[in-house]
Amino acid sequence: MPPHSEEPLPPYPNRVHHPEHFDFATAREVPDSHTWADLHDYPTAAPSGSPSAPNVIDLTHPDAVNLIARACEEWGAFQLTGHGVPTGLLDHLEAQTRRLFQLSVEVKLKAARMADAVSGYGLARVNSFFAKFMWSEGFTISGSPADNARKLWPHDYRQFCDVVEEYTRVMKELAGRLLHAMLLSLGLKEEDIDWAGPIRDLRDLSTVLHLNSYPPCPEPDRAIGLAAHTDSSFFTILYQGGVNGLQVLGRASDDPSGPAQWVTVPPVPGAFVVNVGDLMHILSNGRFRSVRHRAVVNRTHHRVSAAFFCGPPAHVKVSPVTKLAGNGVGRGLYRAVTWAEYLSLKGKLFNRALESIKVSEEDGNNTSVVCKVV
Ligand SMILES: C=C1C[C@]23C[C@@]1(O)CC[C@H]2[C@@]12CCC[C@@](C)(C(=O)O1)[C@H]2[C@@H]3C(=O)O
Ligand SMILES: O=C(O)CCC(=O)C(=O)O
Ligand SMILES: [Fe+2]
Repeated sequence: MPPHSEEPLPPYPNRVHHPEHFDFATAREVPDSHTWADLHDYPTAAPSGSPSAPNVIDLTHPDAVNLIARACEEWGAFQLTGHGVPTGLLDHLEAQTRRLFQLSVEVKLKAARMADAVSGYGLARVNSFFAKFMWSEGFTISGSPADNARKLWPHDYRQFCDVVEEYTRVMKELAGRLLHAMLLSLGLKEEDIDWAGPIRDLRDLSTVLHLNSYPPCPEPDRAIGLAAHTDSSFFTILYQGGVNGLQVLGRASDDPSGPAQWVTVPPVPGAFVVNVGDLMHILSNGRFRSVRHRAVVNRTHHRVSAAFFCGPPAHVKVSPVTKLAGNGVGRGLYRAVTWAEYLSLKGKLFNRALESIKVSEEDGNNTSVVCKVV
């Protein structure tokens, strides 16, 4: 199946929207339906305190490959500059994202994500695993944005589509470069990278764009924008605009066996945050960690973000790279999966999905050069 066709990936179970009567704009307090009791599972590091946040890495830096390796091992995340994506395009995407979420709920629900679909408006899929609602809304775009955009703006959907299409084109290019850099940073050589053909096929990554909206919240300590999770992708390239909210679970660099803490990733103008996802965790045999992260809300600012999920082409199975399995661990720790298979598991098991594909020592050789075509 071509990587860009509509809905190549399976959906999670869907809870499409908040209770009918709930309206973020008029809420003066956080209702019980949105109150989270367990937000302090780990301490939250003071923004200026230890541990410091994931590094900012310039992709054009001569040592970028090594810097990426260290960041993916230590944090499973880094901030990226020198990526070449024009600031104007980021501004346009942010403006279109705000325009979308400012529509009334009635209009947005015209493009509601259907139970069997990936694309459309609704709650973050992870919501189906929790009893409480998150303080956010989302809009997912897999393939062409036109059908859903037409439902939102019947006479003026082109401006949204033009921006999203240009953003997707530019980000796919960047995703290919990033994947190449990550494979090199894992110590693989060009000739090890047998990616269903020559390395230029890396541009065929499957991608999904997911827009998040976190309205201002009257009691930010009682609500969560997006609950703690790891992404399923190889990696996610997140644009978080200028408003604080993203936190990653990390440990101080000078005390790697110390306690885990929620660490704020402060917005850096023009930078992306790159999060290692579960499929890269599998590919690297656990050397690059898929990072647990969450989004918190604030009292005054409407925060939006755009997460660009990058995974393998639909027909490719990801398994630990032989060369890396031999290195330290001694064997491949995970069985091979396609992105679609993995998303189905995540939709059933959520945070236990990665654990569920762990193989025991007796299970034999489950490694491949990089990825297998099935
Ligand atoms: C490709 C995808 C990754 C994602 C599920 C999805 O089909 C589209 C939305 C993605 C997202 C965004 C918010 C967090 C997340 C866990 C979720 O609930 O929906 C991720 C999913 C993921 O990475 O598994
Ligand atoms: O908005 C954010 O900072 C995080 C978004 C995110 O984690 C996601 O969309 O998967
Ligand atoms: Fe995420």
